Amino acid sequence: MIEITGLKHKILSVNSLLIPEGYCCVTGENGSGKSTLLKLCSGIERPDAGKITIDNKNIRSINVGYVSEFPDRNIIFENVFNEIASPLRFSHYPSKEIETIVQNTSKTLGIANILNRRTTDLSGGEKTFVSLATALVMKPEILVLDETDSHLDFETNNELKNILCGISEISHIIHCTQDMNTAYESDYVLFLQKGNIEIYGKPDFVFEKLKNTCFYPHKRRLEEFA
Ligand SMILES: Nc1ncnc2c1ncn2[C@@H]1O[C@H](COP(=O)(O)OP(=O)(O)OP(=O)(O)O)[C@@H](O)[C@H]1O
Repeated sequence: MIEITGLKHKILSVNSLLIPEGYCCVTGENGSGKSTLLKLCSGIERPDAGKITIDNKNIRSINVGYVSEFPDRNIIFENVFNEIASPLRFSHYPSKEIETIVQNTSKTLGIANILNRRTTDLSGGEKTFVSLATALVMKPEILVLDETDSHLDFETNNELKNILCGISEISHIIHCTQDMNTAYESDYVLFLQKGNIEIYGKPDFVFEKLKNTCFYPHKRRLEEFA
């Protein structure tokens, strides 16, 4: 459970919020505080006031995976294998174990065929999946994705969505997205407005309240007409 109490930070103000285990999408207008919330949930920033715990633990004491919106900002190394292996090497894993984990994670994400490539030669979509693999190899307790899908084409975005919905070994996925079809398929949706949580709950509940807005998922509209 992610538990937020008395949170105040920049534009954000969250009195009390409980997010159970699962895949939670964060959405809302530009400037509503989504990235700010994600930076707090990943421990990148500390709140001015209040507290965030994950499964009763301080965010700074747990293993966090974070992928930003801009693939180039995530990648450090020149070779894909070395990039994905880097968190394991920094944590002094044995070489054989590193090889196995990198191979398995790459297979799951469909990028096993690019492990020998130079990271600078990758497409934006490939860089996104490499960044995701690098975030996943340490089996984080929380995976935080800040508009990771914003540069992906429809098909690749669907691939990402299927992967995220299929990840079972990570307790918490927090994904800021402007793709309402993705949010519609998540476990929980958090809709921010001017730094406040305007609507939060299961996708059906949240999107019913957003029916006459541009945030209504196309997929849900099609279902209504079917
Ligand atoms: N260091 C800061 N000092 C003051 N204001 C800030 C600071 N960082 C962010 N903000 C403001 O807080 C607001 C929320 O920013 P944030 O990046 O969290 O929004 P967002 O919902 O992620 O926006 P977008 O969808 O455009 O990426 C914005 O108005 C932003 O200018």
